[in-house]
Amino acid sequence: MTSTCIELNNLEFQWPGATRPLLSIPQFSVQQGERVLLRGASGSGKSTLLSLIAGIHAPAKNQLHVLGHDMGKLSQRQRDKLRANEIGYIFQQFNLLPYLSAVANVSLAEKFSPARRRRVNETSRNHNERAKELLLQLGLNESDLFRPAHQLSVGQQQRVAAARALYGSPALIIADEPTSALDADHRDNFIQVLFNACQQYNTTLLFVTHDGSLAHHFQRSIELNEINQATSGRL
Ligand SMILES: Nc1ncnc2c1ncn2[C@@H]1O[C@H](COP(=O)(O)OP(=O)(O)OP(=O)(O)O)[C@@H](O)[C@H]1O
Repeated sequence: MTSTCIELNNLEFQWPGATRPLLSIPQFSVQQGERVLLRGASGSGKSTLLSLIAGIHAPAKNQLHVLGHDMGKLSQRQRDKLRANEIGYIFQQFNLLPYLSAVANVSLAEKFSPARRRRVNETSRNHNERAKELLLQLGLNESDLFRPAHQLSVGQQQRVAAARALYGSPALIIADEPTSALDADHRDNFIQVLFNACQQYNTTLLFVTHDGSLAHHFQRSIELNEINQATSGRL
C-alpha cells in the first residue's frame, strides 16, 4: 500500500517585505518511497519550498502536509522534532564537522533524535556498527571510516553527508543540490548509491537541482515553474 509523503494544496508563500508571492502551487504530491527530481532556475524558489517541507519555515494551515502532519498547525518546536526524527537533509556544502571522523559525523544524527536512536537500536548491535555499515554501503573505503572529515575528498565527504541523512531510517530525504561539487562520473555514481539505499528502506527522496541532465535517473522530474503559478506568468 502506498501512502502520501508530501502533499501541497493551494500552497501560497510570500517572504516578509516581498511585493508578491514567491510560491503559489495548486497541487503537488509525492508518494512514500518515490524518488523525485525538482528542477528550477536560480532564484525560482527551490530552497524556499524545501525549507517549508522541512519545517524550517511555516506555511498557512491546510496547505502542506508532510507525513500526515499539517505543517501549518505544528509549532516551531513540533516541526523541529518532526525534522530531526523523520527528515534527512543533504546540504550542498555537506555541513560536516571537520575534526570528527566519518563514523562520528554519521552517528551524530541520533544526538538530536530519540526516534532515530531507537530505530538504530532495533536493527544494529551498536551505533558505530550502523554508521560503518551505511558508509561502506555508500562506497567509503574501510580505511577512511575513522579519518577526520576534513581529510576526505569532496566525493567522500558527500557520501558521509548522505550516510548521515540516512542514519536512523528517516522517512524522507531532502537533497539540495548535493552533486554540484562532483564531476560527472562521481555524480552518477553518487546518485546510484543514494537510490539503492533509499530503495532498501522505502525512503522518499526529493532531490533538488538546476541541472536538467540528471532527470533520466529519476522516476519523476518536475520543473518548479510548471507547478508554481507565481512564476509561470499565470498570476
Ligand atoms: N530568508 C529570506 N528572506 C527573504 N527573501 C528570501 C529569503 N530566502 C530566499 N528569499 C528570496 O526568495 C527568492 C527565491 O530564493 P530561493 O533561495 O528559494 O531560490 P532557489 O531556487 O533555491 O535559488 P538557487 O538555485 O540560486 O539556490 C529569491 O528572490 C530570494 O531572494
